[in-house]
Amino acid sequence: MVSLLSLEGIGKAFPNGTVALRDARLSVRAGSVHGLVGANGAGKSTMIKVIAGAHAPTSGVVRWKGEEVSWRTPGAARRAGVATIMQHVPLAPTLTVLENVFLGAGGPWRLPRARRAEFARLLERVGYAIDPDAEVAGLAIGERQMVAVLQALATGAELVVMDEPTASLAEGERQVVFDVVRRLSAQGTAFLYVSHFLDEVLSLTDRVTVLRDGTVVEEGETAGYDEDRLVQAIVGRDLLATERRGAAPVAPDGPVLLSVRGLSSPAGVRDVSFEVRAGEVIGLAGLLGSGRSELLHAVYGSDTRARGEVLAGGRPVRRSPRAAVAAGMALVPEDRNAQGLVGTFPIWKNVSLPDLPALSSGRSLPREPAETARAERAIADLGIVCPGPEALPGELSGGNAQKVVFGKWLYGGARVFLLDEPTAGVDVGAKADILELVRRFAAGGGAVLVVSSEFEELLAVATRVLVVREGRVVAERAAHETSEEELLMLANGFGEAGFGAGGSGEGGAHDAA
Ligand SMILES: Nc1ncnc2c1ncn2[C@@H]1O[C@H](COP(=O)(O)OP(=O)(O)OP(=O)(O)O)[C@@H](O)[C@H]1O
Repeated sequence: MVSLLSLEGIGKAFPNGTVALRDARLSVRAGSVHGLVGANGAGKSTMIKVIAGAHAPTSGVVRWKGEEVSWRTPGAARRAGVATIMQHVPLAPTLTVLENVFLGAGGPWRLPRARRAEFARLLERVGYAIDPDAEVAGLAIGERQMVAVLQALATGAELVVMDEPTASLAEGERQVVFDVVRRLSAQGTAFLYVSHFLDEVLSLTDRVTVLRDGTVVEEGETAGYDEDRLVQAIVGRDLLATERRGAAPVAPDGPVLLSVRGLSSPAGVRDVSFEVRAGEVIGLAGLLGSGRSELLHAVYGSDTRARGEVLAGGRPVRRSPRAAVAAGMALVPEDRNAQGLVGTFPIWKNVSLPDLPALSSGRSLPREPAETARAERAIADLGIVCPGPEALPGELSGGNAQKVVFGKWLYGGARVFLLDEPTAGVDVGAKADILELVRRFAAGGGAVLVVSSEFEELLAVATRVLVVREGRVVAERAAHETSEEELLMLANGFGEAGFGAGGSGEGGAHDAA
């Protein structure tokens, strides 16, 4: 059977000497859903960029329907029938859904009436509804993802490449993406599906390719894999289920390190009160738009409009990030691309950025050896794949850049950690490492407040979970006494009264100070 797309002996070396792909192969059949998995830095994005015409391979052959091709631009790949949906969907925010979908499509769709008719046909094909005249800026992330899918289809794509399409989506939105992939593949569109969510890869794909250190280590029918085998292929060793999930820790009775009293903000936080003790990890469970990230920013003081009290170690903290840092708090934001790293600084400088005073002796300039040592520790602890502390963020894979941001805060003097989606975009091995570091940080006397869309992860790392809905804490559970299902129900607004009254044994919905 001729493959729709095949890569043979593909190599890719970057100017800095990094070899991202060596002798890599891939074969995607027409109408199939093909999974591509691998650890952070394994070469997935590089492979996608070669397919999309964004990177020229250093060696090897790309074939499209059996013919050798050399797409030198993304436009060339698109015209041939390959549409690539990258993680940070580059839609035009000020244009409408309709305008975005036909952006660059040309042909008969230049005429408004033909466009609307075609748009209706596309919606029917994917089984989805969206207002064509809505401005893209006002859409939720999941809806934008769908606009990108429609855009791909409007170009007549026979192969749609999706790079972590569900990374920032809530459960319901994920289902929409899965449904569309299933439906379109049944109609003959092929997909190359890249994800760190192995359950998605297992349930959605027909075949799977595993990349490790730039080489394909396995390729086969997905049906022949289970999660353990896939994890082993990805990380190259057995990663025990307990390592991945951890044992649910028990609530400690250390001193209160963080108190939040009556916190509200126009950003969507409403009268929230709770306390975090030394040794505790508190999970904030909520759906996208529930106000969970806004709550972290209100606690940290980066949302200056917030009202209410935040106390660190019993002392009130002024409402500013600077005051929060001085009080021993650190926030690792979700949007690490925008807020995380300085592109022109090497890793070592980025890692020590928040904490320069501690690393400098007296008034002299920061001492480089101490900084380099810290970066080397971060690289080792977090398994950051890079040439060394001198590497620039732009030379790292997405997941490894995330780990650098995490490392930035981990080795400072913070006692209270506010983490927003700490493992988004990182691979299974690194996820286990990061969760273990969070547990260790708490065991060492720190306090942690963590937001994650993956409730399983919250249960693995948290002592208690607060369920956030419409800006309020609507329920509280001891982690070992609840389940993903219950948290999902509570986050969706079901059973608040029924569960809240006596389910956890800790009583009531709030842990008011
Ligand atoms: N522009 C670049 N210059 C130098 N090295 C690069 C560049 N882009 C990527 N690399 C390196 O190539 C290797 C593969 O990176 P790639 O982004 O393909 O990994 P990935 O599998 O997509 O990882 P992730 O899961 O973290 O997104 C990494 O070692 C990375 O540091």
